[in-house]
Amino acid sequence: MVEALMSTVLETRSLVKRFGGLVATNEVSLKVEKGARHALIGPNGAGKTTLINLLTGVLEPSSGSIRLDGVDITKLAAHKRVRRGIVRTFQINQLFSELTPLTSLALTVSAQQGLSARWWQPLGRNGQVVVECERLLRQFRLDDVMDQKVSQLAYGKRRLLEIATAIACKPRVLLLDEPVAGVPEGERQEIFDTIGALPEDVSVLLIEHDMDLVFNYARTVSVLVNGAVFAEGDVQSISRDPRVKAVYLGESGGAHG
Ligand SMILES: Nc1ncnc2c1ncn2[C@@H]1O[C@H](COP(=O)(O)OP(=O)(O)OP(=O)(O)O)[C@@H](O)[C@H]1O
Repeated sequence: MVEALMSTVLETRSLVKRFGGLVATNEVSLKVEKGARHALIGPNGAGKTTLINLLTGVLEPSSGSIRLDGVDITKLAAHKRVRRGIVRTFQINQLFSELTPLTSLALTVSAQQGLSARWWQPLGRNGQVVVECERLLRQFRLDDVMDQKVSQLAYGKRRLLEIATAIACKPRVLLLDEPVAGVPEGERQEIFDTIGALPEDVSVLLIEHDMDLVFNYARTVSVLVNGAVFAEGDVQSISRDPRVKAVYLGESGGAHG
């Protein structure tokens, strides 16, 4: 029992979020285990984004609680949650379009290493920052475009930079928000591969409509419908569950947004 408790990194208990009369999150109790590859799926409007906003502290729940390593963080400010290790992928519109992947990552890595006050110093000045940036650029296949402006990067590369930026924050729990949404077919494999190679000790909660990615990557799947957890289990049982097929997967394999 104690062991089971200790292996849970992030947990919600009876989490509720109401927008006026609408219950967007309905008594959600979810456990993200250490090293999880956990997918959150559900039809459009099921409440996935709302749940992520509750986990990251962008929204305050109407009731219920959120725990990180057993500590109640329900009232903790968003930036403090990032410092404690809950990081979501940065959205493309949060990347600086005039910067390059190298400078974007250097800023994040400098901040992470407590050097943001010296951001104006030449990038090469701090060896640790350089080494970490090189590692991230390689890991996320951005080394060949590291000097191009973000605004000129292929869409898939920008998505890789979002994930690299999140990893630069050294997350314990990474919330991956639709990493392949809008990415052209030919650029998807690179993202699948890099996500597949994320460090095992980072617990991942993946919100995704792309069932290829969900069923190839996730080990655990939670299905949200109308704000509530409708089904939960390992990837095999969820992919075969006739109720899940009926509400979400459908005959053609997806009610994708
Ligand atoms: N700020 C808000 N004010 C009022 N209603 C909201 C707000 N945010 C979300 N909702 C409503 O809450 C419900 C859940 O929305 P949410 O965006 O969380 O779903 P989702 O599963 O992320 O959908 P999608 O897959 O389309 O992104 C929807 O009915 C939505 O209209």
